[in-house]
This record gives sequence, structure tokens and C-alpha cells, in this order.
Amino acid sequence: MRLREDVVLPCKNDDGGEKEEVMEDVTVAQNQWCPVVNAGFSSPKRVVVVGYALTTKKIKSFMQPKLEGLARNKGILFVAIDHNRPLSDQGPFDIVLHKLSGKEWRQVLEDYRQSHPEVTVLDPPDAIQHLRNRQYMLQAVADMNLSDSYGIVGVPRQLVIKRDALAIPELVNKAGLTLPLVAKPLVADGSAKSHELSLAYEQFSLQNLEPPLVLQEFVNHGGVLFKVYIVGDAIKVVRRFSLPDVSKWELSKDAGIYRFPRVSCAAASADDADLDPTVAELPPRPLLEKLAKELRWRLGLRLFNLDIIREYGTRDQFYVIDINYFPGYGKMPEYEHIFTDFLLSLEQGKYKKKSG
Ligand SMILES: O=P(O)(O)O[C@H]1[C@H](O)[C@@H](OP(=O)(O)O)[C@H](OP(=O)(O)O)[C@@H](OP(=O)(O)O)[C@H]1O
Ligand SMILES: Nc1ncnc2c1ncn2[C@@H]1O[C@H](COP(=O)(O)OP(=O)(O)O)[C@@H](O)[C@H]1O
Ligand SMILES: [Mg+2]
Ligand SMILES: [Mg+2]
Repeated sequence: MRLREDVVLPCKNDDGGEKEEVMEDVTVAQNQWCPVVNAGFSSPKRVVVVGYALTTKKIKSFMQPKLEGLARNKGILFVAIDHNRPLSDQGPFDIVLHKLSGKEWRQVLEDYRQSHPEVTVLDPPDAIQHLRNRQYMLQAVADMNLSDSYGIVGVPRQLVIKRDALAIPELVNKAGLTLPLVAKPLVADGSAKSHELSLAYEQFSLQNLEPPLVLQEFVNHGGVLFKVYIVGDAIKVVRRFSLPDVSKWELSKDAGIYRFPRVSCAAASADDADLDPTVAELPPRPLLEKLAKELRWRLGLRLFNLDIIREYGTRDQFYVIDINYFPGYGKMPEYEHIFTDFLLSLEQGKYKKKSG
């Protein structure tokens, strides 16, 4: 199945040039080369040096003392990348972690990847870029057509609206989309604006929306969603509260557009809540394993998460509604163990390749 679209949206400005994004605020730290002593061993252990280029917000949520402490014990050293100096002059790094926007920065990384094939850059900038547009974000899931004895995984039907708000009611009608619809900003770049979503109950009020956006069919799911975190081969699932179901009665009564805030943020954990077991039951592990494996390959990414919902009243009909690159791992249980094991496995993989 192909995702619906009324227009193909190139990432262009009105003047036709590719939109130059502003480099987000980053913490600039001095390169912290320091010897790591491996207590109890006579020969020094090789240190895995991980450079990171992340926003201040991400550093705060990800670089927690419990991660850095465990990493140090396992022989991993995290080093902040300084944007004001050439990347090649820093390090040497074994691994580079990054989540920053900007065309220039992408080019810096791409050049570095070419000139330093021995360094694992997580992940390729182009592959990440793909997730920053909600028109393409879910395409890989749609293409997979995953359906087996454990369940069916699809994506809600959606329509891309590039600019003309007045044409939306007609386009929705033509596309045969069923109300209510979730309106999502087309660009998903982690900014506050990109998380400003609304729910539209009625066709004519759709013209009050502000394109560019994606209109997605709202799927009742019992008010709970599953966040599936992927770190290489590892998968971790948590429950979060989500938007409540919309009844037919509400749909007939409500008109207009309702903006809603960040409903499924970390504070909305539903792991300890007393929930209807049919709603709370996690998606089957084998289904998630298959989905994650296939998506790692199709997206060319190793660090991402999926927001998945189960259609209310079904046992096995799932929808992926969102994919985020380098999500809030700091809120994933045991993330420090999972992440450090992953980083070490990357280095072991390189060593095996060399000696094999
Ligand atoms: O898009 P959704 O599904 O909402 O997921 C978001 C993104 O992953 C955010 O990362 P980014 O801002 O890099 O896109 C993350 O923020 P941090 O990792 O920075 O904390 C949020 O954590 P919470 O706001 O804690 O939920 C997480 O909910
Ligand atoms: N198609 C949908 N059906 C039902 N609820 C949805 C749908 N799309 C989004 N939501 C709700 O809106 C929230 C935010 O949407 P999402 O696509 O995850 O955007 P964001 O990138 O801002 O997290 C989700 O966590 C979920 O609660
Ligand atoms: Mg989300
Ligand atoms: Mg998102």
C-alpha cells in the first residue's frame, strides 16, 4: 500500500532553494581526553571513545551520570564534539552519536564518514533525514505489509496537504478519509512546533488548519500506546497514556479543531496503571522482533523508537503512528545497560571483521 498524498513535497523554500535549517543550540565542551585506568589489570584496556553531538535538551536527558558511570566501568568514554573545530581534529573516535539539524552539519558528518570509514557514525544523516518528514516517515511500515499469526501491523490512512487550506475538505472527501483526523505538522524535527497536533472532528472546519501537514485517520486504541525503543538488536517496550477514544456520539456532537498538547510524554507513563488487560497487553514479542528487524534494515537506522497502538476491540490489529530518531532513551528502563552493551557490541563487531 502506498501512503496517500495530494502532492509530493520537496523540502524547498518558497524561493525554490533547499530550506536551510538553523543549527540547534548545542553544548560545546572541550575534548576530554583522559586515560582510563583499568583497575586490577596490568595491561591497560582499550578505551572505546564515543563522540557525541546532541542538543542541550538531549544531553540533559541522555547523558545521565548513571550512563557515564557505567560506561566508564565498561571502558567507554563519552566526549562532547566541539562544533567550532573540524571533526577530523577531534577524537580519534570509535563511534559518533549525533542528533542535530542543519544542512551544513549533515555535510560535515557525511564528509567525515567518507574520510573515516573506521568510525561508526550513528546513524547515516540521510537515513535520519527521512524520518523528519511525516509524509515519508511511515512508508517503510506500509511497504512491509507485516501480517503473521501474531498480528497485523499497518499505518493509518493519511493525506499530505502542502499548502491550500481551503481545499482540505474537498481533498479529504475525495480521498475517502474517515473523521476524526489527526493533523500533524509535516516536519518532525523535534521542535515544539512539530509536536503541535490537533484533532479535527468535522469536515468543514478542516480549512482552519495550517498546512503543510499530514492528516491521519484517528484510530481508537483504548487511550494507551506502546513506545517501542530500538537500540541495535535490543528492544524495550513501555506503555504511555494517549488520547482517549472518540465515540460516534462525540463525533456527531463535536465540531471544530482541538489542539492537544504532548499527550504521551514521559510523565504519561501507564506502566503501573490499573488498565483493562485487553488494552494494556503488550504487542506480541515475536511481532515486534520482526518489525524492528525489518525496519532497521529498511530505514538503515539502529537508534529509533516507534509509537504503536492496538485498534480498540481487536487483539492483533496494530498501527505504527510515529517513528522518532534517537528518542528519549533516558526514560527507557535499563537504558544505561542496553546502550553500553550496544556500543561495545559495535566495537567487537569491528574487531571480528578485522581478524576474520
Ligand atoms: O515524538 P515523541 O513520540 O513525542 O517522542 C519524543 C522524542 O523522542 C523527544 O526527543 P526529541 O526532542 O529529540 O525529538 C524526547 O525528548 P528528549 O529525549 O529530548 O527528552 C521525548 O521525550 P519526553 O518529552 O520525555 O516524552 C519523546 O517523547
Ligand atoms: N492516528 C492516530 N490515531 C490515534 N491517536 C493518534 C494518532 N496519531 C497520533 N495520535 C496521538 O497523538 C500523539 C502524538 O502523535 P505523534 O504522531 O506520536 O506525534 P509526535 O511526533 O509529536 O509524538 C500520539 O502519541 C497519540 O497519543
Ligand atoms: Mg510520538
Ligand atoms: Mg515523534
